[in-house]
Amino acid sequence: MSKFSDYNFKGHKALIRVDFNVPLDKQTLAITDDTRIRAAVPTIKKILADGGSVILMSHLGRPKEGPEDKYSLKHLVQHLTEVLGTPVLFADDCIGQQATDKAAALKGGEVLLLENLRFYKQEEKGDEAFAEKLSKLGDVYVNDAFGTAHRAHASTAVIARFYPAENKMFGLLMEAEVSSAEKVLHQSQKPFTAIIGGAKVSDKILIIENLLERATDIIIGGGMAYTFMKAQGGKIGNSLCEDDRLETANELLKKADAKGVCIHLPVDSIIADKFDAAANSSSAPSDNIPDGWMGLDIGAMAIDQFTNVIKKSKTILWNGPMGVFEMEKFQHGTKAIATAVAAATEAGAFSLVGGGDSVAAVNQFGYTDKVSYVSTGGGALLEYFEGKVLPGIAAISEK
Ligand SMILES: Nc1ncnc2c1ncn2[C@@H]1O[C@H](COP(=O)(O)OP(=O)(O)O)[C@@H](O)[C@H]1O
Ligand SMILES: O=C(OP(=O)(O)O)[C@H](O)COP(=O)(O)O
Repeated sequence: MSKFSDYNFKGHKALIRVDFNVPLDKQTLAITDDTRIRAAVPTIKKILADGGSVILMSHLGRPKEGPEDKYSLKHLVQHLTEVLGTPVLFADDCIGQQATDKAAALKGGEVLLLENLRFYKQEEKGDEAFAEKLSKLGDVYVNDAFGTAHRAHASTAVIARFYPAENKMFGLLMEAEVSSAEKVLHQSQKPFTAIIGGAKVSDKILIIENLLERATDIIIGGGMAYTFMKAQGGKIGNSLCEDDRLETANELLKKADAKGVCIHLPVDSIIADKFDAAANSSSAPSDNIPDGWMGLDIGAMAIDQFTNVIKKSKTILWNGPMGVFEMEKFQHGTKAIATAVAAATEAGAFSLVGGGDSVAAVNQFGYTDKVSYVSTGGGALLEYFEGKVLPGIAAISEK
């Protein structure tokens, strides 16, 4: 592999895998947090400044089958144009004739954004033929998608096979993220508290097990909490739950107990009668939520409970909001936890917050400068902490 900053891109077409999986407003499809876009700008600008051209490829959301307007990357074009200060061309397919022609016609200093890679099921399957088609679009491959580096997909891992060692490399964001994660991995002081929330329950519940090796306390909030509540015999109404992970949750609680790691589940929740900003809301014990209601935020007692743990921590790793912070009624828990993390940081703790939505929340509440490090990776960061070489990293660095 080559080193990005030493490479002269003049005359080259760089195909960059970025993670532009940014949160969008469900109604207007406007970008609600552009951290991941801004984070990729230094890499793009260096290539353009050298006189190279840039082809950007990313996924957005988790489309189920084929193209869906709400997951189209065309919604990012205008904002990306503004952020880069240069026009961004768009190909409404990531492979095929139009993408090929537009990529071929690019001149030095020009930028092309491809349509969502996940409109093809071959992307997530890591299909070789699909990866090869993508690889034909650029003569240099740059992986700058730290947030997706834990996925062994066609554009993040398999594609690297189609480039000689000297023409594949990590971008500046990937380099910076890895070096920050390394710092935490080797310098984490105890007590080490991991705060896990959000909605990607089946993905992240498996990662929690590995955190048992490192953390002294694990706080579980957000949509993640209810699978644990149900596993312990609690009533969770219509709350988010992965029924095929109930056993995993129970085993995890047992393993934590055996290792002396404290798992903190929210004692109470703010509940709603529907998943809607205008829903009726109330509070209830998290293990006794009435039928027809769902837990959409942690409650007041849980905030106190979690704040006390955070206060005594020296290292804090946070991924996943404590509630549906996009809706005003259910943002209080996430805001309170952000406040607690900021206070612990001010008192000397090292805090690392990662993940598309977690970073959006921290930005929204004005705490970005009050935590030690903000990462564009959520699941990727957690898997990095497992000590694994992430597929997106291995594909470039290993021969
Ligand atoms: N109790 C809950 N029920 C349903 N969704 C939730 C709940 N708590 C948080 N969420 C949702 O989780 C999403 C973020 O989850 P996730 O993608 O795992 O985080 P990140 O992007 O930070 O890694 C947010 O959109 C938020 O609304
Ligand atoms: O948003 C992402 O991860 P995150 O929710 O852990 O921050 C990445 O873009 C990966 O997306 P994926 O979890 O659909 O593969």
